Amino acid sequence: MERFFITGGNPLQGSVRVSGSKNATLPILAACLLHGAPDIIRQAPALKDVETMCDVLEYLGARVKKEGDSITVDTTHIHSVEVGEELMRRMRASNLVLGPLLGRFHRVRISHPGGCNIGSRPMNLHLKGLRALGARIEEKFGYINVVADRLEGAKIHLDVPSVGATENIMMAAVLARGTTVIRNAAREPEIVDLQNFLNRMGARIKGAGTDVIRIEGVEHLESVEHTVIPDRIEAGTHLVAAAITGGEVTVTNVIPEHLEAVLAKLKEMGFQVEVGDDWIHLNARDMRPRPVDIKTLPYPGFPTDMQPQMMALACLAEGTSVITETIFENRFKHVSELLRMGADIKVEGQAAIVRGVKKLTGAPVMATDLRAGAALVLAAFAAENGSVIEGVEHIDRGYEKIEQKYTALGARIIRVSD
Ligand SMILES: CC(=O)N[C@H]1[C@@H](OP(=O)(O)OP(=O)(O)OC[C@H]2O[C@@H](n3ccc(=O)[nH]c3=O)[C@H](O)[C@@H]2O)O[C@H](CO)[C@@H](O)[C@@H]1O
Ligand SMILES: C=C(OP(=O)(O)O)C(=O)O
Repeated sequence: MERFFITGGNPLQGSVRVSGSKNATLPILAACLLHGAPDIIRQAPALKDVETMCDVLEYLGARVKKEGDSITVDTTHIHSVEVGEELMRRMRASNLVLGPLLGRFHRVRISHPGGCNIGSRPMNLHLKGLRALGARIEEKFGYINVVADRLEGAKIHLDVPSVGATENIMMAAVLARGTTVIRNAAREPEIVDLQNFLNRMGARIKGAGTDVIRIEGVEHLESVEHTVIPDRIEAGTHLVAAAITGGEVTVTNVIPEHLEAVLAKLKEMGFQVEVGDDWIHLNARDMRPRPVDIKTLPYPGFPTDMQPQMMALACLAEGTSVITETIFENRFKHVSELLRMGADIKVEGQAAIVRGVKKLTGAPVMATDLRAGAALVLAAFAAENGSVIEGVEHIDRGYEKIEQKYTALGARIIRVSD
């Protein structure tokens, strides 16, 4: 078991480079299954989740080779279309093999991913979309079996703009006959990156980034090389790290447009934010943040994946903030841990009422999920005294070289293994 020992109190300063996006890399790796040929994915982050997706691909028969931050995936010899419970439990996003395996082999069987620490996370919209394309689906003994004699383009309306459902349907529709139209599609930048990857392969997709995506089926896909977009959530987390410690940090390798909702809130809190073509600078010296109200929403709204980090920051604001979580019903698990560090937070249904305190104090705390863990790391950087954070394996799912990056900015963080 691993823990972080963090001694707070240092304002972070300097420059930090953001890695490739986890949530763009995962569907793109899965999309390699659509054809039997090698693809090269560049700027892939070295993360636990990316390793897990590579394990899934290898389990199915793909050959995966990592060199630096490039991953070559050769899907010529796929010998299984089934992903079992162990790989599914390790990472929910393993469900992204549904669309591509169905598209290429017309059948796929996965263990039901079930819920996770942040919510129940059903699969109904993924399955509704695949059914509309002509698949027959049976859910039995904890498995989802999907088969199709052939896939035909269809018009699909998503009840809510699910990222994963949009991606699975896009991938399944690429090789279907005719045209598929997804309405109320998710608009996240990672979906645009997936569209760009698939189109480079020879797919014919338009509209990603809007709520209507149109996919014209094709018969053949080519090998490609693709560089994934930078991770907007990692970038946002570093900006909050600067903000919460009263520091001054430049975050590089970012697409600032992807962070508009986050930057708007940081500016509302009074931080000086300067934006360049591919960098963002935040100055938090000699100030106490103003409180802020935040409501998580699908993109371009405020991202749920930044909610815990912003809550940690709001704990130190001069006044009361209201943070409303509308995407996942159980994404307030960091609250009890922040309370242990001296925060003043009350949860009422979907809302957390955060009364700002002057200081946080270090404590032993538990990361229950990825972004809850990130929030605790940030709170520990700002706190007086030392903190011990358990559950580091959750944090490793989404932050590459986290202790190296923060040590370089002046944080005192060490990883200790039992
Ligand atoms: C690997 C990846 O990209 N993960 C991201 C993706 O997760 P993921 O793709 O799982 O999230 P979704 O966009 O699907 O979930 C959004 C909402 O839709 C609901 N829903 C989803 C599918 C479905 O079939 N039925 C249904 O009701 C979910 O319960 C949730 O309330 O988007 C989330 C929302 O931005 C992010 O927090 C995750 O980091
Ligand atoms: C919720 C997240 O990821 P996943 O969908 O993989 O659980 C996240 O990245 O914050």
